[in-house]
Amino acid sequence: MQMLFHDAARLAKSDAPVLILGESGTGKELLARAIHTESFRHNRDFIAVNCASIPAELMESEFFGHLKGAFTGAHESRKGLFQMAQGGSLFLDEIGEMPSNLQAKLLRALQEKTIRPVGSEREEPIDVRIIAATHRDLEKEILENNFRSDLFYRLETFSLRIPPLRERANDIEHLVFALIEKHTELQDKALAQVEPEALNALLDYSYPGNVRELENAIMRAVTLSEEGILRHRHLPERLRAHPGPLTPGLDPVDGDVLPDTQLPPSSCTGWPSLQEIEKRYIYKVLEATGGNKRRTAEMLGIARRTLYRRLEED
Ligand SMILES: Nc1ncnc2c1ncn2[C@@H]1O[C@H](COP(=O)(O)OP(=O)(O)OP(=O)(O)O)[C@@H](O)[C@H]1O
Repeated sequence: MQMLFHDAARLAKSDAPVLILGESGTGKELLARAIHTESFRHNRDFIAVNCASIPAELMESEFFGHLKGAFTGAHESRKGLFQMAQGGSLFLDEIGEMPSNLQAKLLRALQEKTIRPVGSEREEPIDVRIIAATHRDLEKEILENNFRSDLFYRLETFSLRIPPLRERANDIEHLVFALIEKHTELQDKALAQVEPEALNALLDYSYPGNVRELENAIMRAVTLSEEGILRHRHLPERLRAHPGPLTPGLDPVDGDVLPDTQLPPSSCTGWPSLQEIEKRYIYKVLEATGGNKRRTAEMLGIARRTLYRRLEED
């Protein structure tokens, strides 16, 4: 992700078209907005459009505008998205859904920097940066004749791929805390603690819906939270089915370190190992700090990296 941000920051300063690839909910639109904000066009408009949401027969006029009387029902001349984004950036989400004839017109607009509104004889100059995105494998779409290779090669020179959340497990924790902060602020709630089981369930889940799914889960949990505590039961059911690295019976709330019949015996004596006791203690402190790992590490007198390692050990 750091490499991705590094490349994105450099691309933002150029004016080349950008193609953002990634599964749904990975943050493609967020990245597109960030590229626009970092570009010299930041004072002009960022217009976002989902190509999948425009009926094929209306697309040309939506993109390039039309003149009065260009077709039945065109009672007035109308600007298209390109004219609206003039001087700024046009974000074409789900570009893989664009019909082939429009792909050809888009390529032409990119190359010639002109467009022709429907019903017009005249080319109009445009100054718009295109940022396109798709969750589709465009190379596969080319083989199936659904996507034009010439447009693909024009766009993919500067492409950025956002990995799915399940491939960047380390990001989940940062996102969890950032999104909790965002939604407690939005909902004007004070949250003092995150139950360790809740945190573990949040960290353990695979998020097929990526950051969008994580954000929705957190928004819901913050809404349901009471007395400043975000509990495991506030999470959606599919996340609760993933209890995380805490095994049932290894109860971090229980400070008792004597043998626990519920605990799977770690050795033939039935006594928990020192490692297990240490882990219980870590979870207790983690709970006391409301899941804050920086403070937990400080309280335990260990480096944050050591804490992460201990938590990963199972
Ligand atoms: N790194 C991040 N930090 C905080 N929030 C994020 C991050 N990435 C994505 N999000 C949030 O996740 C949600 C989905 O992001 P976004 O709409 O950018 O995804 P997308 O890849 O464009 O999705 P789709 O392909 O379905 O249009 C948004 O609410 C966004 O704010």
